[in-house]
Amino acid sequence: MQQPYTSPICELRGVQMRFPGPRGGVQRVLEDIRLEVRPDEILCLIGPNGSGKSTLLRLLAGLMPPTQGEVRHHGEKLEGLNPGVAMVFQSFALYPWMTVEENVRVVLRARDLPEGEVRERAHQAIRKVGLEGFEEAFPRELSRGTKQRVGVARALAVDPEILVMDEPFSQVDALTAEALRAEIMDIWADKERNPSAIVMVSQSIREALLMADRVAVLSGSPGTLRTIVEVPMARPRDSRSPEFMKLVDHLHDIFTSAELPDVQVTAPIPSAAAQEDQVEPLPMAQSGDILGLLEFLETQGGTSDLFQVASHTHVAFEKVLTTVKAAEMLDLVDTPKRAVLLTPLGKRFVNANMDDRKDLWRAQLLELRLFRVVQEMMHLEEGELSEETLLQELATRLPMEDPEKTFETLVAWGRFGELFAYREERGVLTPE
Ligand SMILES: Nc1ncnc2c1ncn2[C@@H]1O[C@H](COP(=O)(O)OP(=O)(O)OP(=O)(O)O)[C@@H](O)[C@H]1O
Repeated sequence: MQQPYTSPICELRGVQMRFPGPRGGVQRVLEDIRLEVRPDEILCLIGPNGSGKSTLLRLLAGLMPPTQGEVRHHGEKLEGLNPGVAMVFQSFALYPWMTVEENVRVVLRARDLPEGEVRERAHQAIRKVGLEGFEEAFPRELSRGTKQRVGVARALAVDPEILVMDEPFSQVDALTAEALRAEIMDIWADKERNPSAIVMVSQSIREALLMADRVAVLSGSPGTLRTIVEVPMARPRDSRSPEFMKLVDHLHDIFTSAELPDVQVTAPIPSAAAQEDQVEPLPMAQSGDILGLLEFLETQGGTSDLFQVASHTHVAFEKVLTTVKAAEMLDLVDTPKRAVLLTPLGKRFVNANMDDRKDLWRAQLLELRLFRVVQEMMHLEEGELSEETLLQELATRLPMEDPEKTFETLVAWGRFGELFAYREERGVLTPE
């Protein structure tokens, strides 16, 4: 039986994480994270791609130390692996050459337990997730949902205080996900046994609200903890209840105001010369997706809501967000509060023929400093700008971004607007 806890199981205190950037420099991934994991809770992390959610889980598990700050386990600073944590990965992470039972046993053997206990614990864990009869099967013979059950059994076998799961249901179909969610909540609800707490990353606000006691919202890059929303509803929860829908709305508002702020926060204000030299990072959106968004908005009378766009177009929310950011950068949409609406220019664009669309697109690209810099460089290099030179320039001007991804987006946008062509065989950009 577990001891009653009077304090957090784990705490992240002022945690910062930096990685070496892809071309030298430093990538800031997490900034000043303060978060505790409490006994008997389910804590969900949500946030856009790249906001450092998986990194935060790995820090909590002690798979790597933070660059600054500390992770504590029952008040003790963590050195190495967190003894209270077991992790379930999105990609199952099973050994293909081992049977289900061997996959569970392997983590127990690593703990130097006597053989009898290894067998007993493995059987218990396999039973808990309903895998009896599958002990001798190999991962290749299993459905994705069953593979994830093995992942959960393996984590449960070590009797962790905290079960940490990184988007555990994103690789399985919706019905299986629903069933797995319910089973894991049942296992957690048994207060006599571990896991005491669950910490999981979710891509879905609905899922987070169905499961969590608290939802931690991360934003931006580097990831900061935007806010923590308490979910005071009893379980099981009804996602159609007014209380639930109110919380969905509340989280949508937080998410939107963080990712598409109505007032851009750019402090401190740079000098006029520095401003002139500053280039904005490009959201990695395809021109085709931006056109799709504009066309969808037109069918909705020119305005929609960020979350409606995602649900109507069946495009993942993260991708919609990137596309909307890109369209806003080009002044084709505006995003007051949660709405996404066509600007007058966006309306003209969507109603124009393809030639006029390209002209408008090109004019908008030239409003962006980055594209003007590329044009100037092309001019200085007498009409042939090598990929290598441009990548170096991008790495210097946008040290937090991956220059290769920026290059790809830049080329795709430039090609669509017929601003320049990219000669792949020679690795050079030339004017159209
Ligand atoms: N070991 C590493 N070395 C270098 N960079 C890393 C490493 N791990 C993560 N990163 C970078 O840190 C950033 C945040 O990654 P992370 O996977 O934590 O974000 P996330 O919010 O979980 O994103 P997603 O929702 O896409 O999974 C990314 O830009 C990633 O490339």
